Amino acid sequence: MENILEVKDLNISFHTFAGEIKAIRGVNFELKKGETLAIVGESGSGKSVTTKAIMRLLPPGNSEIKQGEILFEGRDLAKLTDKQMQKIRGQDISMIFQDPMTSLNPTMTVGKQIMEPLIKHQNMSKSAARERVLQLLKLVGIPQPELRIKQYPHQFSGGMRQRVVIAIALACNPKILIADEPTTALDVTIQAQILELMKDLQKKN
Ligand SMILES: Nc1ncnc2c1ncn2[C@@H]1O[C@H](COP(=O)(O)OP(=O)(O)OP(=O)(O)O)[C@@H](O)[C@H]1O
Repeated sequence: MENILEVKDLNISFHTFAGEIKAIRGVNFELKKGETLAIVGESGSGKSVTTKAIMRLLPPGNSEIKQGEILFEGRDLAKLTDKQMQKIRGQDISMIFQDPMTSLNPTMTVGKQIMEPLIKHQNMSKSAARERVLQLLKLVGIPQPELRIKQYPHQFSGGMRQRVVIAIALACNPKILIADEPTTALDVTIQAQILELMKDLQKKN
């Protein structure tokens, strides 16, 4: 199977008042199409920094990729311009973070938030995007999508909110979905449901 992502000898530093922090030193891994890859390590070992580097979401002011390559379908993401990267983010590679409360915009309806990437990246009309949103809400197991689409994040439970975050991440059919501890903010039974959902979605998509 072909590699969709290859990280080669990645080295990342942060420049702080206390000097240079070498957060990542010589990270190597590859991901094949259809594969699930788990990155495991103790707190502070650099898991989040690695995944943020792939998405180019590290703080621009004080972080630096010192060495290495992040090859997505053979292209080095570390070398793309911000504009080129914006096209890849959300469309080819998307990411889910720990806390669904801070990932969602509290002032916007859930429907509008899932619609946004569809209108922005895929030039969908409003009505086509609405259809796709209903489909996505069903896919991630949210009942009564016609009602839910008009509601705000605070009207959802924690687990339901993370399902919405997953729906947004999947909206444009990304080739890679990065999840950085997607269940940490949820209680144990809901954690199991979300992991089960992700396994199921991976098989289907
Ligand atoms: N913006 C930053 N400025 C300076 N140092 C940073 C910054 N972000 C992360 N670091 C440092 O980089 C190292 C790796 O952090 P990272 O968040 O990737 O760890 P992690 O493996 O994801 O840990 P956890 O499991 O606790 O989330 C840590 O030493 C951290 O202090």
